[in-house]
Amino acid sequence: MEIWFVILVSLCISSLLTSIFTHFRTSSNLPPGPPSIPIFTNFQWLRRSPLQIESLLRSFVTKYGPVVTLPIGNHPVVFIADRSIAHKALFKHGALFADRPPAPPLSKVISSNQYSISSASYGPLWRLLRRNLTSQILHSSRIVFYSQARRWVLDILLSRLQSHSQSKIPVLVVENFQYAMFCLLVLMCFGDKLEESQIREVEKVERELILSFQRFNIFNFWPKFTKILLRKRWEAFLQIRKNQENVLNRLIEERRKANKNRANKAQNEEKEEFVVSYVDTLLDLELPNEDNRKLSNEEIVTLCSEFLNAGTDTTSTALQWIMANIVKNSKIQNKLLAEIRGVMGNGSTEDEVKEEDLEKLPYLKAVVLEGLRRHPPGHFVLPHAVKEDTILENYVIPKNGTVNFMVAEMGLDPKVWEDPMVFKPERFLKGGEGEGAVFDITGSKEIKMMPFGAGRRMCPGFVLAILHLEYFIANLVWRFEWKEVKGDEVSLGEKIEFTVVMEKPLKADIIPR
Ligand code: HEM
Repeated sequence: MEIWFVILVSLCISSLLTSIFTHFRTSSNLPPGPPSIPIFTNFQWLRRSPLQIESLLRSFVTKYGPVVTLPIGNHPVVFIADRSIAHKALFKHGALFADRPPAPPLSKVISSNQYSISSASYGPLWRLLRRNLTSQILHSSRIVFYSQARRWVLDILLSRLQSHSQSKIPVLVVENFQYAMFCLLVLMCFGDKLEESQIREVEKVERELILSFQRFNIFNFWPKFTKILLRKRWEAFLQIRKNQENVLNRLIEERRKANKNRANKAQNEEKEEFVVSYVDTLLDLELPNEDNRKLSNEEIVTLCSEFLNAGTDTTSTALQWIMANIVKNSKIQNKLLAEIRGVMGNGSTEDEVKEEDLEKLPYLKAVVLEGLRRHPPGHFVLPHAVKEDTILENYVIPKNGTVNFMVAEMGLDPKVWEDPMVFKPERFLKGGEGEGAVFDITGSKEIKMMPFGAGRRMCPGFVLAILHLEYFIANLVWRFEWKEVKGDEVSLGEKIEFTVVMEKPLKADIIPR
């Protein structure tokens, strides 16, 4: 008998026994869920997209209650649909629920074995990496340093839209939004204004990686077996990661060299204006728990890639959803424009709504929050895990499983939100159920919606993301009139990519004001 066949059969049997053993060991006190056949059902669930899982989960929640277990892949996944149970898990038992599961094979490769903020286990490494990002880049005193970059990217976006509007062809906006967000985050990450071709190159390798996940998902199930069986596909995945490393490594090395040259400049030589970039902070970072070693290039690639992906697709998706609602509802657009005019002055010929003006625009903030409530870019958070079996609502949350939260459902809860499906920014104004003074997006007192997650693992980029959304929306409405295309109206259907995007990408007629 061929040796490879013997290996394959042994791997199958051992994986089969592990799955059956895991199934029976953990099934007794788990939160309820639909009946399952070990292995077969696990595999079936793995093949479903998050949107399919979400739609089935809604019916399970009605049938089994707000905490449901599904056997997805090798482990049980517990889903929490209820806002107050989510609050209990993420705040009252915050430290217990702040862990991440061990990385499955795909994530292991792209996270350099969990050396990224989003994948690191809840512990000293996570704390170090997260503190570095929040204090060096995302702190409000640092965010202001990048206002020039925002202005630069706004000009790029506006001039692209301007040329579309001149051609009188309806503009397909998402491409432009994605590119604008990419420029901005690449600049914050690598520091210098790069050529369009370089930015495109980074965008290409990053998008290739995140969009390929569904295709390679199979390797998260019985990896020892699937990696042998689908060897070519596994190699294709490794090649995609290699392409990403090649492109990002080049930029990292250029920045390292530029920093050295800058440091070597004579004291009396005039120094050019310098803004710290994310990669600078990573090049300086030392790991105290690993003999103060520096991060390897591969780990820096991972962290830069996390920064780019976390901040671009999420924000450009939210931007598209919000603009879609603005295009669809001319009343909302007019109200927003009137508010901006009130701040800029009637008849103002100013070409930019400045960042310092944003805080005088409560309706703009309400539009952004309503967009994040009604169309959160992620309908779930990243998988959480508990370090030990933990009791929640009399159920066991198993340490060998993962926990997730139904973000989109929470934002549509009719107990909090009146007419939850309707896009109504007024609900975030005085007297509304999400009124600014009492509404807290961090959910620390009460979770009403959680587009950025909540608790210790909450998105550290939420202040930056809201700033980007407010700044770009204010300027897009200030500079252009947005109109639905006759015969090609806005449709709010969803589909899954890296985030939940518009099934039919937004098209609009835009007219310079
Ligand atoms: C509209 C834009 C954004 C949305 C909707 C969003 C949403 C989220 C969500 C839902 C999580 C997972 C929370 C959890 O697992 O409990 C997350 C995590 C994260 N986000 Fe964001 N995000 C956005 C923008 C950004 C930006 C601009 C950055 C940084 C530049 C960023 C960096 C991160 C990081 C590093 C994590 C991992 C946090 C951890 O595990 O400790 N995000 N984000």
